[in-house]
Amino acid sequence: MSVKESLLLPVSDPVISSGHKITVVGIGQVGMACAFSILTQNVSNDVALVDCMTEKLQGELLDLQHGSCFMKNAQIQASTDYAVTAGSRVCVVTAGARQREGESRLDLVQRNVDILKFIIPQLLQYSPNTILLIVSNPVDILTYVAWKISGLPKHRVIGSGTNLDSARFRFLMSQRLGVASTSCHGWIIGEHGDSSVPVWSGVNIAGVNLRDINPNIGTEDDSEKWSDVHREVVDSAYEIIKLKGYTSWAIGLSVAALTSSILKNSRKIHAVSVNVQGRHGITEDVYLSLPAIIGTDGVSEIVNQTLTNEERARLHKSAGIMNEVQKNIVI
Ligand SMILES: NC(=O)c1ccc[n+]([C@@H]2O[C@H](COP(=O)([O-])OP(=O)(O)OC[C@H]3O[C@@H](n4cnc5c(N)ncnc54)[C@H](O)[C@@H]3O)[C@@H](O)[C@H]2O)c1
Ligand SMILES: O=C1N[C@](c2ccsc2)(c2cccc(Nc3ccc(F)cc3)n2)CC(O)=C1Sc1ccccc1Cl
Repeated sequence: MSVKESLLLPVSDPVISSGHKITVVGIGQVGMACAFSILTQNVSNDVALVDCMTEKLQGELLDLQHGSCFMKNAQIQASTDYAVTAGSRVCVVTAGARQREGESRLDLVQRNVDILKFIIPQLLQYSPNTILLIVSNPVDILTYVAWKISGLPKHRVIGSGTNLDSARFRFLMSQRLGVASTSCHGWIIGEHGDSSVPVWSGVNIAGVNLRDINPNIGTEDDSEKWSDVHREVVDSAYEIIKLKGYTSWAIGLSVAALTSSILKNSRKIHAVSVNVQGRHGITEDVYLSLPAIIGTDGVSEIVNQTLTNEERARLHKSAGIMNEVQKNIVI
């Protein structure tokens, strides 16, 4: 077996699509950060916004349109009617209900599942060949739910997953080393959020694995406490919530990067939530994040990382938890 065959596990056959329209459903803090990033980074100049709040939609539309001369004459539409989304190459879903005081995560999940049961069929009605990019939380569960509702092949339904987790990790690594975050390489995989898994064996600068320098990296025996970097990925999410009440800019920029890879068929590798059944010995039908090649038809290959027994065990634990949650929701 060649290096390529061993490293890159195929998911789908290559398909080239055309068009560059992107829909964003949910124009809250995250959705508007996604739309603004997509427009100002010239990922697309054809964007549709959908929400259930009519007046906010109109306000956001006017405010964005007034900047169109700074955004290559972007064509921006907004409506509560999903007809506005017709012909979208990518549909980004950030719509969701906020956790109520004392509400269990499972109750929140079911409320967000019910929201997807309303949204996804309408998106597919107007864009049957779209790629769904799910951002709403709990993102791994909701990506699975979106896949089941949509009827799309698994490689065309992607969750933002640990894309933000990995971006935060690379930033914190850059702060510790004094190296640009774009030159700091590290992959967070598995379940998005509190239970994500840092793959320490792959953390490197210019191909120099930090584990080769510090064999204890990420372990309790590490005198440099590199595990604090991953802990800070989680803690900083809560810190931002405490300071500003929500998070938006980093997730918006990460969604712009993902949609750019799809529209430009970049075949760049991103940590995203993908169907992991059959990967790393996982038997459950669940979505978790792994490094994946993203292009015009969504996920084309998944990188077959070498994981430690502990990293593999943490993936399996998350897969079991996802599966249990999925058993208790009504799709
Ligand atoms: N995956 C990640 O890394 C990540 C990071 C940050 C936030 N998030 C998640 O993104 C989601 C959005 O966060 P936010 O801060 O923008 O929330 P928000 O409450 O500000 O916005 C949610 C939007 O969804 C809309 N909405 C609700 N039900 C709808 C429906 N049926 N149809 C259309 N629109 C509907 C609301 O009107 C609102 O505008 C949350 O689930 C949040 O947890 C994920
Ligand atoms: O930066 C965030 N902000 C959120 C947020 C944004 C608006 S309200 C809450 C956040 C922040 C902190 C915790 C948390 N937990 C959560 C778990 C399941 C849910 F269904 C919803 C939220 N979510 C949503 C979210 O997913 C993130 S990334 C994040 C969160 C926790 C740990 C590590 C990371 Cl990288």
